[in-house]
Amino acid sequence: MVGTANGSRTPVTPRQAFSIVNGSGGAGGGQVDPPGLRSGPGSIAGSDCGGVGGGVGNGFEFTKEDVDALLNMKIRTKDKFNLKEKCELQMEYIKKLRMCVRFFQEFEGDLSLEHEKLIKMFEAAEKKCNELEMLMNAKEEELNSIIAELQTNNTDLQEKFMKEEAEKLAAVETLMTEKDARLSAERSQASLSEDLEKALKEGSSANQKIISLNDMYKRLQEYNTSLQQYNSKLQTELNQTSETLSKVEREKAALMEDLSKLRGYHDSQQDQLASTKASLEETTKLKDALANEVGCLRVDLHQVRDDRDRQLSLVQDLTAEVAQYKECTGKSAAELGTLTSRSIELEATCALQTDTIIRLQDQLATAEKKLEISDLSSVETRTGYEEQKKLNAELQIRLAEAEAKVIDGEVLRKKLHNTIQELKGNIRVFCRVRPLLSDEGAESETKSITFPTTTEALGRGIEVVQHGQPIPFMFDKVFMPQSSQEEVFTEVSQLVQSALDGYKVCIFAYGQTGSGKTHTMMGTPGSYDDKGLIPRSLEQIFEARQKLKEQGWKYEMQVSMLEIYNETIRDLLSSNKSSSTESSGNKQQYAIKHDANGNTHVSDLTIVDVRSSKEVSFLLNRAAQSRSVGRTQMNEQSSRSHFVFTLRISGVNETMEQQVQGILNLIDLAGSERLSKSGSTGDRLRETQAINKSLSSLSDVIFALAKKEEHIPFRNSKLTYLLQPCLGGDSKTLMVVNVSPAPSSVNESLCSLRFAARVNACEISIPRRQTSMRYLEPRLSYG
Ligand SMILES: Nc1ncnc2c1ncn2[C@@H]1O[C@H](COP(=O)(O)OP(=O)(O)OP(=O)(O)O)[C@@H](O)[C@H]1O
Repeated sequence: MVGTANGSRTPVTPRQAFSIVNGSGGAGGGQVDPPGLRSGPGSIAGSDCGGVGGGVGNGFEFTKEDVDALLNMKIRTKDKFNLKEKCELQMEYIKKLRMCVRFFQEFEGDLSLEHEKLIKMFEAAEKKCNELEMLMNAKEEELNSIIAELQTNNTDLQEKFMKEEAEKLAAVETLMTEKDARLSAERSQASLSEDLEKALKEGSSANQKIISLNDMYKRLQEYNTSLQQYNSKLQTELNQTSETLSKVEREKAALMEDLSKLRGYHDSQQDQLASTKASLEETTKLKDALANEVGCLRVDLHQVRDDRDRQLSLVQDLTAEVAQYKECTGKSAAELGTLTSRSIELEATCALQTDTIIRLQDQLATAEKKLEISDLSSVETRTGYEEQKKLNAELQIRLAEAEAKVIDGEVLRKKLHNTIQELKGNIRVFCRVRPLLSDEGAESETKSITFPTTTEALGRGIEVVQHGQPIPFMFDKVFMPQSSQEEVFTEVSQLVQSALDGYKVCIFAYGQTGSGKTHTMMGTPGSYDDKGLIPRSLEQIFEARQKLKEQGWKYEMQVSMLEIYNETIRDLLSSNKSSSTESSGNKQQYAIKHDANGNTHVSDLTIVDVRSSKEVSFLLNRAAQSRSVGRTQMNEQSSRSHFVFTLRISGVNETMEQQVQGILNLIDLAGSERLSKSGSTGDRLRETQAINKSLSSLSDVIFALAKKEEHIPFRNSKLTYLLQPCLGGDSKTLMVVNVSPAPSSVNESLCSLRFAARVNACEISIPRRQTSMRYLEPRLSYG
């Protein structure tokens, strides 16, 4: 059955149309009942596309199934032979087919309309689509860039993510470990809780302890404050002691003055004492002579007295005899006469003797008076002598005290000197300006070197005047042109002395050619006052050795002398005249080696045992004759090599069971000079170049030390390698920078002083004394 359209123009697509036609229920037998055909619902009519249903005027709609059913439909009649019925049915069928065809024709028209519409719509849509595509492209590009950005963001984020992941993993691990830790912490917390309980218990006991400790702390604080007070007291005492020390220093100076005065007084007193002793001796002699005389007189007197007594007894006898004769009157007158004359004789003798006695008594009295006077003068002289003796003893005591104080002061000074040297820890630098030489006299109108007179710079400052501008320098000591050799030596004598105490000492003279290095180190040969540091040092050492002998020290000394000429070592004490590394052709000869103790050895170098300064002087003269000396424009007698004098000192004190090993290196460096100024050519030029090379190596070493560089180029020259222990080691080193006052040498003087200033700022290690308990190596090291 075909349903009718309700007239509404509901748009329907063929599909829709087909779908709404249900093939439900077949037509009953014997009827033209196109299976599935039914009237379309009103819903198929009308659409945005123009409405297919609208175009189908018959009001029927056919779906595919309807068409199929219509086409497959078989016309059956109840009566096969009822043609009319059959014809009717076929007519109806045809009608339906026609309806169907019409429907599809209308539908097709609708469809083509719709197709056009759709084409238009499609074109519009395509246009829109193109626009949209362009937009989309733009959007795509935008999106691509966003995507790229996002991708980078993504990679960043991925990286971050990875990182985060790694962190997360790490955090997870940490978490796990923390968990473990937490677990263990919980476990430990549990045990800690137990411990806590215990600790609480202990705490209470500890609290008690704390209380007691607090008490103790308070007491300790009190003790501490008392200690602090004591400390501040000690500090003030220390300050006082320092003041006392400086006072003692001042007193020492005063004492030294007193001592010298006392020495003078003592000498005069000694003279007086000697004269008093002489006069006392004379008086004693006179007294003895007088006593002898008195003794003789006494003997004479005694004799005379005896004679007188004898004569008196004789007189008495004779008087008695005379009385007997007078009684006996019978005796002859002659006998009487003789008796009388005898008696007169005897009386005369007696009177004579009485006179003699009186005279003798007078003489005795005067002699006794003389003796008394002489006794008195003798007593006076004796008391004078005693007083003198007493005064002398007092003076001796005072002298001994003063000397002890001086010795103490000396010990203290030595100690302070060493302490200062150790604290300073650097190479000390003295500067010496030589006087203008006679041939430089014309240049003296303009002064190129001046000496500041401010308190701070007095004796330590020097100024080089260049283009009218003074350039100041400060050193440990500055010697002016008029300074004597003795003054220079006085300043270095302590340093020399410390070689005997077991230190390594190195003194070297540096300066331009003709600035006075050799004069400073060696002095003028044959002149006593102009002796240089080397002979003076040796004299002092041998004198001190003699004094130290009294304290039980026995010293052995060994000397070696070498020169470094054109980077070649020459043994100046060798009997072989051509002894040098170069001439011998033996590379092993005069090889410099340092051992683990910082001692230097030069192989095959002649080492001579010496016992007196005279022996050393002899060796020095021998060495001087072997030295390489030449004439340059700057100096008549210029040292063309570095001269190294070494004295090895080995001391043993049996009683103190001590031994010391000191080294004294005294070095006269070759002159630094500019090639242009030296006027060198040929061999001299080669010498000058070698000298300059080794001196520049020396400055390289010093600068490297000053900068505290890791590598110090000691091996760059023989000189620096030889001096390694003095420059970088633990020796006491002094550099004397010699300067010429000639205005033509201003530039050289500036160079030397600048170098010296750098040296002065260069810190080396603290000097170390080489002492030990016995016994020594038989041969000592070089330095
Ligand atoms: N302090 C001084 N007093 C007097 N004369 C001096 C003084 N210093 C140096 N002279 C004299 O100056 C001259 C040069 O001195 P000296 O030979 O010592 O110099 P130098 O620096 O050793 O030279 P070179 O490096 O060429 O060997 C000598 O004639 C010396 O006598």
